[in-house]
Amino acid sequence: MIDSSFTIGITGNIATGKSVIRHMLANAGLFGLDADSIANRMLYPGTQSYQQVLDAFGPEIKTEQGQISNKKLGQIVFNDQRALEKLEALVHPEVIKTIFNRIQAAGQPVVSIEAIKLIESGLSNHCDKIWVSYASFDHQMRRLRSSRALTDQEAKARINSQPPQIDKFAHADVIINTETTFKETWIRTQRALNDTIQSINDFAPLHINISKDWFGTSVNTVPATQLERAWKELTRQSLTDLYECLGSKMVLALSKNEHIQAFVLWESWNFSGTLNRVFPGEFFEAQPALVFDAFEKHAQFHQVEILLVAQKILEAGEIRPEQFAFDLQLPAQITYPAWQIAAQKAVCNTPTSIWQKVLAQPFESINAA
Ligand SMILES: CC(C)(COP(=O)(O)OP(=O)(O)OC[C@H]1O[C@@H](n2cnc3c(N)ncnc32)[C@H](O)[C@@H]1O)[C@@H](O)C(=O)NCCC(=O)NCCS
Ligand SMILES: Nc1ncnc2c1ncn2[C@@H]1O[C@H](COP(=O)(O)OP(=O)(O)OP(=O)(O)O)[C@@H](O)[C@H]1O
Repeated sequence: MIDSSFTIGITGNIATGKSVIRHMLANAGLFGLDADSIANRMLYPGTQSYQQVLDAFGPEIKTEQGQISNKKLGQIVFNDQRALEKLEALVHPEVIKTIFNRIQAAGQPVVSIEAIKLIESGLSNHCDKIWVSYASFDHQMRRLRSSRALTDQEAKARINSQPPQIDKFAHADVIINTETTFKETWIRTQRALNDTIQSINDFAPLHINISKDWFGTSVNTVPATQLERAWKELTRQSLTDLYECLGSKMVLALSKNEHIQAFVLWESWNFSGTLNRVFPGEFFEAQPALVFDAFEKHAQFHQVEILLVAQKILEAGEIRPEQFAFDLQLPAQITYPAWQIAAQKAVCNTPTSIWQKVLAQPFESINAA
């Protein structure tokens, strides 16, 4: 237990599917944290670890703007086990403290934490269940080559720098093989979740009241056949897309009269929320207030600090986010690094303005102050 939350710890080696499983649990209504994102925030100027890491690794890991360069630091620590251990010793205590604080703030009966070093950092001692993702070396290599654009040599070095996957199995309550389809990974994740929550009395599916008639729910609250039918009708996309989305995006079903009428898809990254698609497009045109409200409430549940909407998402151009308290800004003007990176990704790194709405100040900098 962390605070009074039943905690599922997700771990596994690189590219074995941890993040996909965390997203799938989030789409089943669970609040979840990614230790990697939190660790990254610990390196931003102003935090306690920032100065300690600079003292330990020297000013040559700084960028011209005075930030710690992940790339430079990564080149050092991923090629030197002792250096990685030194970095972890500085960062992990702060990461664990933040995870505890965030879980306490969320106040949810069941939560998940994804961490590559769940066991080694001691976090697993606070988890009620440990889930381990698995994919073979060949799958890891293929995934790193395609989605991370690493060379064979780089991918091999990353994989081989981690302990064998079998070491993690010894700690696992659940092992999820992710080598087949996204649908199969979804089914395995839901099955393991159902087994896990059977004993938890106060677990209730996510239900967001938006207005008198409308509510948002997590997609696992409707039977699979009904969900698949609604997806095909409303999105005109394939079922493969549905299950891939469930592993990479937040998918909120908007319902009225017990029927799904729309899907709001957004990307959750490092406590930012970027609106991705609304299906059907005409629904967004007709009911922008409802969509923005649902997006904000769902994002708040996940402790999102900034909402982002790129102009290209606004379909026919009739939707005016300023009416819903969004401001237009250039990504470069956003000063908090994680928010700026998310905004840059949302506009595909073009120097275009983006709509933003700040919901909360970064938790880590508040705690560091
Ligand atoms: C070295 C850093 C700065 C590199 O940052 P960068 O943004 O380039 O990479 P990112 O954090 O996204 O990690 C890339 C991949 O490396 C692997 N990785 C990250 N941290 C570790 C680690 N401590 N041990 C082994 N592998 C790791 C993961 O598979 C991850 O997907 C960063 O990874 C870091 O600070 N790591 C140490 C903190 C840590 O232990 N994080 C994990 C928390 S459980
Ligand atoms: N059936 C599947 N289930 C899960 N992932 C799959 C599946 N098929 C393909 N993949 C791909 O495998 C990759 C798994 O990546 P993911 O980011 O979840 O791994 P990870 O363990 O979190 O890696 P890292 O340690 O680098 O953060 C993704 O690129 C995903 O698209």
